[in-house]
Amino acid sequence: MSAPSVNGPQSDPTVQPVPASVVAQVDAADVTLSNPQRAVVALGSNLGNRLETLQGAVDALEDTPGLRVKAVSPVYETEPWGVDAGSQPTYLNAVVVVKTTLPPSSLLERGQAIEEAFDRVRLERWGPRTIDVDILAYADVVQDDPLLTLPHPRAHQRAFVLAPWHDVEPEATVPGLGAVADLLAYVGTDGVQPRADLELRLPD
Ligand SMILES: Nc1ncnc2c1ncn2[C@@H]1O[C@H](COP(=O)(O)OP(=O)(O)OP(=O)(O)O)[C@@H](O)[C@H]1O
Ligand SMILES: Nc1nc2c(c(=O)[nH]1)N=C(CO)CN2
Repeated sequence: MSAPSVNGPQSDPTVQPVPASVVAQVDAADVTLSNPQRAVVALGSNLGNRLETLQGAVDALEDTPGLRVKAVSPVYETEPWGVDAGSQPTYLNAVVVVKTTLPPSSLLERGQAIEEAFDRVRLERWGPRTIDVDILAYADVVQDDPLLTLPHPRAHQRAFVLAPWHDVEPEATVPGLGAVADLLAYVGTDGVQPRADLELRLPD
């Protein structure tokens, strides 16, 4: 039997103190794990079989451990935003509400993995794409990190996300910016048409 440690485990010279920032991160992750958070995810596609790709992205989100898809919006056909009129095919856009135990950074990584799985290529800013997965909001988090800005820095200017978001959550607010309904009324719905003939399925 080994002799009991005189100074206790703290004195083991091979054990490094854990920085306070790491303790804070682990604590935050623990809180998230036992307390799923609501997040709102925007999907867009203007290349290939757009509807099939959007459905694939919804299914891939639902297949993510620690994530449940709670609501899927109607589908909209939308004029490309931020580029010259007629320079790209029109988009199909939709919004998905999820509950997740993933922290924001992991949700972003999952979205990017889904983009890669659907062969998204990045050639130019706001270029055409098979799929775009953007995080519009995560709980009430407001953060300025360029790797993940929350809420999405351009969500409040884009009818193609505000219209479907408003459909699934009429009372929603964009954290720090106001009601989705008010923002949508302000930007208007030019170039954003509901496609009642198309439907995304909420996974079983
Ligand atoms: N809320 C967010 N959702 C998704 N990506 C974000 C967010 N905030 C910052 N980013 C960062 O933006 C980078 C570029 O994203 P992406 O290529 O999807 O831009 P985009 O869709 O072309 O344009 P936009 O950001 O205007 O929608 C990503 O690598 C990601 O790190
Ligand atoms: N209509 C529409 N326009 C866009 C979209 C989009 O999803 N729909 N996504 C962009 C970059 O995220 C840039 N422009």
